[in-house]
Amino acid sequence: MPSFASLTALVAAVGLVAASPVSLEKRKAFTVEQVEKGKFIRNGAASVASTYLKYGKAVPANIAAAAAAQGSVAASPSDEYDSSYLCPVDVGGTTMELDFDTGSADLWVFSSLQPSSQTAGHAVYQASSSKVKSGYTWKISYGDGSGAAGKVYADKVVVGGVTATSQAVEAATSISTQFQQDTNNDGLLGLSFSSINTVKPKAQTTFFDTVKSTLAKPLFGVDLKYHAAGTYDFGFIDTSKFSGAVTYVDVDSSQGFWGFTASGYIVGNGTQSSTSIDAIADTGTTLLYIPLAAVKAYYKEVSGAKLDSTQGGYTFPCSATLPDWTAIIGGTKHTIPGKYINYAPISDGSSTCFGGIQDDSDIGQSIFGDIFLKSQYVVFNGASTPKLGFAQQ
Ligand SMILES: O=C(c1ccc(-c2ccco2)nc1O)N(Cc1ccccn1)C1CC1
Repeated sequence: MPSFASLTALVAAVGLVAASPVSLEKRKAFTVEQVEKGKFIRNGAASVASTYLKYGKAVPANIAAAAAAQGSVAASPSDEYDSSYLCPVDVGGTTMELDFDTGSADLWVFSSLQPSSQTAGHAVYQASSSKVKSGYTWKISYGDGSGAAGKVYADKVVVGGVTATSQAVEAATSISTQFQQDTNNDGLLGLSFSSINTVKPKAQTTFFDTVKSTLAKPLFGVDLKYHAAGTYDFGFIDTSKFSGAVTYVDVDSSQGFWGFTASGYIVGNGTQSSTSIDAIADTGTTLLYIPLAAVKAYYKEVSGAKLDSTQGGYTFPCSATLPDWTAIIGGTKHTIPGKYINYAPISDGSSTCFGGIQDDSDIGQSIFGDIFLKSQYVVFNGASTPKLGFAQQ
């Protein structure tokens, strides 16, 4: 039987309300609620909700709502070709249309720090000195040669009702011409791993990593669509958005990306090619970039297709019939309908179209961008061992 002193110390140690010694003496036993290591409750509402449940009581709606956050936001094509998808985000009280990018880790926005010539037609984040993270800067360059740089603020960011009360908001002071010309896009919201966030002197967390612990489940579901608005679901999987099972595969996050391996592919109704394709799932990349051998095998089945160095990739007559393309992931088939692989005319009004499947040789890795992702419901599971899940839409 522990001594009175040790019991008192134990009570103090676990932070229970210290009963007066007499009452402690009277209480023959008391409960110290234990939670599994690493599963401690991270928010008050969740704690209160668990107590209601513990005593078999219904959890009031307001408490349940606050306990485990979840929410959805629309992802709308930026143009008629699905070049990118934009989502409305409340950044410090201003609604901004952001490109959610699982291939990068910075949340950066057009801002009042830029010359007004660069921000015409855009929503602009009002950078206020009271919110600045003094001495912090950021600078990012993307694979297509675009880039941006600026200063860092801490502000409230709300996505589909899920709130990050103090999110690193990277306000642009300068942006590349590609971003200046894209008048639909007010910035990027990175959803890769925070390890590649570019803020100095101290890397910041992505929106997802900032809110993860408050979410019902540490994941987000991505439902991009062909020539239509889809959604990003935070904290839950919306099973109404896909048919069949979700196939999960391991993630290699060593480069900061959602890396995975496909074990092969099928062109149309042909035979399966069993070859490992190391790729990343990147919502911020428009096209599907795969090894040259697989690209050649695909366009061999498309009449009039050719590698056009002037255009920088494979093109074909816009009237061509395109075969489906199937990736084997986790032993199951995940198919892009052929029509999704016609990206866009090479120029407005042209009858020559640019292929949605292109060569990854200059990139150094395969990239499963929107051309593939829009055929699936994709689960980005950020648990301690991350996973990627794919389900045919
Ligand atoms: O655009 C990027 C990209 C994204 C983030 C970063 C970065 C640097 C530092 C932190 O993040 N660097 C990139 O380059 N792609 C797609 C890509 C790469 C090359 C050619 C075409 N597309 C990254 C996901 C692979």
